[in-house]
Amino acid sequence: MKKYDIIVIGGGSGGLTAASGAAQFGAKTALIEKQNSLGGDCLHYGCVPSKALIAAASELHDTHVSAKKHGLVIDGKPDWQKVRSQIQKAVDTIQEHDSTERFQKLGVDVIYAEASFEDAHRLRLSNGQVIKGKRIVIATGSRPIIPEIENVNLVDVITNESVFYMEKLPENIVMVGGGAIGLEMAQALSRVGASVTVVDNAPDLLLQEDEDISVRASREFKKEVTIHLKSTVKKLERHDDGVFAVIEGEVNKKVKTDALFLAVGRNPNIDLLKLDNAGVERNEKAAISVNERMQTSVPHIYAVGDVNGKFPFTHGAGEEAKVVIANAVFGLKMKMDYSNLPWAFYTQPEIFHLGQTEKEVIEQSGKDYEVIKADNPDRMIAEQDEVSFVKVIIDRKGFILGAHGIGKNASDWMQTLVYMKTKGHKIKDISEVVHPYPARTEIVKQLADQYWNKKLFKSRLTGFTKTYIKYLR
Ligand SMILES: Cc1cc2nc3c(=O)[nH]c(=O)nc-3n(C[C@H](O)[C@H](O)[C@H](O)COP(=O)(O)OP(=O)(O)OC[C@H]3O[C@@H](n4cnc5c(N)ncnc54)[C@H](O)[C@@H]3O)c2cc1C
Ligand SMILES: NC(=O)c1ccc[n+]([C@@H]2O[C@H](COP(=O)([O-])OP(=O)(O)OC[C@H]3O[C@@H](n4cnc5c(N)ncnc54)[C@H](O)[C@@H]3O)[C@@H](O)[C@H]2O)c1
Repeated sequence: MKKYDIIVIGGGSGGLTAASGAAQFGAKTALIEKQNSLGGDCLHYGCVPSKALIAAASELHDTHVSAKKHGLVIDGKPDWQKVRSQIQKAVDTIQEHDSTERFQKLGVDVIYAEASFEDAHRLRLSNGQVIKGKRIVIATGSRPIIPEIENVNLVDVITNESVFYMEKLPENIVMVGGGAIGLEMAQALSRVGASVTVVDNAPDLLLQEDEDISVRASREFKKEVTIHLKSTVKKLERHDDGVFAVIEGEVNKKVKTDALFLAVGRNPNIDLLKLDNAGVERNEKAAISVNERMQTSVPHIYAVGDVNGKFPFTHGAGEEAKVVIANAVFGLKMKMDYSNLPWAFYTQPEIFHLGQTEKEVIEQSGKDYEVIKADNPDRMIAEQDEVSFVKVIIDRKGFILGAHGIGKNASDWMQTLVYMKTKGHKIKDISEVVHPYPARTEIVKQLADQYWNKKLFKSRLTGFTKTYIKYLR
């Protein structure tokens, strides 16, 4: 039986970081992946193909909008096969970075097989092998939840696993779920030529965002996509003129559809692992329970990424894997800190989120905080962008508690605030940094200037300077 210092199950965002880090620090490492290539959801069914589709969709949308503005009429629909090849090209290029050979060169034993626990140290692989690990990292990701919908098979059922590889773009799509996947994909698919209706059972979109952002975002999305809230799709019905999705809830109607896109959340991939053989516990959401050191209920078994359900983003999985390397390879007691991890949704406008929302601040710290908001700096005005907006919530001393932004490329220009929060800077510090006029990041500086000016002109210093100027000869 082969023995390893570390065995990593799952070759996606979390597993690749854990395996490459462990091997480079000298641990004898095996990486087990059940598909026939590395990269996981992010590369094959998530971040990469979705951003490639969004890029194609945005180019098409912007072309249409500017042509119309200048009196040019563009007719016809985009060629889905061409859009698809742009997506495939992006995946193939990044796949080279995640190649088997690259990880082998780093010293990782890459094994393509499905893994399950024989006991707390031994794994049985679908190729018949049994291997033993001193430490084991579970990084098996998640998959889409499939809700019960009567007669669902009357149309094509799409999830994030099939959408990027569809032969044909359906004419009418009903999207069940208007969360991160639902909104990014609904807008992109409608921009490449489908007619999309989003149905979500929540009272509002983007409930996890600060209200100032979600209100603005909802307003923008509703301009492009039909959205029905507090409702769900109960069943499909075949009529003479096609198949209809029966929507029930606050909205009760039937919408003609050729495909149902299911995006109602994720289930952790634990079913194949036989966790009970190792004694690894799950929480009420069926995700693997972990402590701050990313240890499961069995201390030498760790879990990172979507499978623990804590922060289901690629960079979250990567950060958790770094904590595991420190603890499992070096025997440290490092804790995972989520407070400086941002996320962004790549809709147009983009949505950016860091730290607490104003509602969360009130719930946790009462009224002892300040809000600064900024919109409409010169660059946005020049580009007729009326949406871009930033809101920062600070404590009494000026330290950032939360930062929320919306606008074109917000994921880029809001990043300054992540640096500041992570490094413990006060909001005024950015006033001292020169930004080239009129860069988009100026909106962040404008916000800091606003705060600083208010502090300055309210202070006793202003009284002194007034007196000084009065007597100045
Ligand atoms: C449409 C979409 C868009 C997204 N966009 C973004 C984005 O823009 N930015 C962002 O940060 N996040 C994004 N995400 C989220 C991101 O993809 C995930 O958070 C990330 O992939 C999680 O990484 P992971 O390592 O936990 O799991 P994965 O990357 O899914 O890797 C898990 C791997 O484990 C393998 N596996 C499972 N079970 C076994 C087993 N028993 N034996 C062996 N191997 C097994 C799987 O085959 C898979 O390769 C997106 C997700 C989706 C669905
Ligand atoms: N840009 C990014 O980083 C990005 C993009 C896409 C996905 N992701 C990740 O993927 C995860 C999963 O995304 P998701 O969109 O599947 O989940 P989600 O939790 O973001 O959204 C699910 C939505 O479905 C709705 N819903 C649930 N059950 C329903 C039902 N029966 N009928 C109608 N609506 C229902 C919910 O109200 C919610 O709005 C996200 O949490 C995020 O971490 C990230």
